[in-house]
Amino acid sequence: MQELQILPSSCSSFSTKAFVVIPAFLVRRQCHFPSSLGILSSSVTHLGSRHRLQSSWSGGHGCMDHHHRHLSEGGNNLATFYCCCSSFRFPFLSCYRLGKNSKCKSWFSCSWSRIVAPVCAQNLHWHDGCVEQKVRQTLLKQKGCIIWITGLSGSGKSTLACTLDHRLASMGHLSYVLDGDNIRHGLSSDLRFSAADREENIRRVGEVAKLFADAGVITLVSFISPYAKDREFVRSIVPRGEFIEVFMKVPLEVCEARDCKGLYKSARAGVLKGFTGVDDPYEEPQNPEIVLEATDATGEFISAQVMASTLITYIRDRGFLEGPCS
Ligand SMILES: Nc1ncnc2c1ncn2[C@@H]1O[C@H](COP(=O)(O)OS(=O)(=O)O)[C@@H](OP(=O)(O)O)[C@H]1O
Ligand SMILES: Nc1ncnc2c1ncn2[C@@H]1O[C@H](COP(=O)(O)OP(=O)(O)O)[C@@H](O)[C@H]1O
Repeated sequence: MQELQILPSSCSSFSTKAFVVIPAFLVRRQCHFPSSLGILSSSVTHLGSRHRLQSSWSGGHGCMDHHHRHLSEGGNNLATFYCCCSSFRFPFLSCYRLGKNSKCKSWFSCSWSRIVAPVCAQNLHWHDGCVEQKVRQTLLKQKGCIIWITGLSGSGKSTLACTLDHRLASMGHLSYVLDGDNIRHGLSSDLRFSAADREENIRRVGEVAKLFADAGVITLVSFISPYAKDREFVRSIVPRGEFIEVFMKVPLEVCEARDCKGLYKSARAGVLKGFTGVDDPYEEPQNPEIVLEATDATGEFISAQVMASTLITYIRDRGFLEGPCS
């Protein structure tokens, strides 16, 4: 473990380095790491110890605390990054207050949950919203969140999102549905169904959903979103607790029997390639907030209305259907 030099009490820039755990998919992508202290733009070039990450720091406010800045070194999945602070006014990442490997890792998980956006362009600066989020929440008498409904084609995602949307409207709450089929007619009309395109599709809708939720809308997202890492990416970019993953746990045979669009039939016939559940994977959520089974103990299908009630209870219990406490 090395110790960083103490910075002069005033300086316009400096560089330093630390070791952090970086998820593999962020390698070579520009990211913004926000903290309560500001936004760090950076990109990791490799995984493994002692790899370089160039970064620049902008935004934020507060006081620089330059005591206890240490480097931590570790084994696999630790990356080195170099940071340049563009203004002394901005304090540094909390990881610099952590010396031990274990704490460095815990810093990572904390930061990882706050990553806001991979960016390609340089010289970007984050602008905080003008109207405080609490003001919007007070106006709407609710708090925004993302209800992320994932499951196979035919599992009932769209039906549930639509039912919930109507129920919330009838209760006087503002919600909005982002549906896979619809988004692929516009925002994602350039994408197909390769793994890379699905990842990009989910990244886009995740970013859009995040904006809707920040605006105070109860955002109902209905996408197959077959890959766990893509769903986890979205979870990571929204505040803790505001991403509610709902797994439509409907067996493939049930979805296939429904086959209202004839897509399973085409996939089985080999006409439609790369169809989720047939010749493309669906990675079931391991820790979703809510699991919705297709049938009850008697084997009867559970209606979309009952499922919607489950979700309404969940978000009501967590305070999303009321404004902020003053
Ligand atoms: N190859 C392949 N695999 C899966 N789905 C396919 C495919 N081709 C077309 N479709 C239709 O596209 C809808 C899924 O779009 P999504 O944007 O939700 O997919 S993904 O999350 O990006 O995987 C999906 O809609 P739902 O049936 O409502 O799920 C299908 O109608
Ligand atoms: N809870 C449910 N019980 C029984 N059938 C359902 C249920 N939800 C949806 N369905 C039916 O399943 C089919 C697929 O539903 P849909 O919402 O389009 O699924 P997805 O959006 O996941 O592809 C439709 O015919 C719909 O009527």
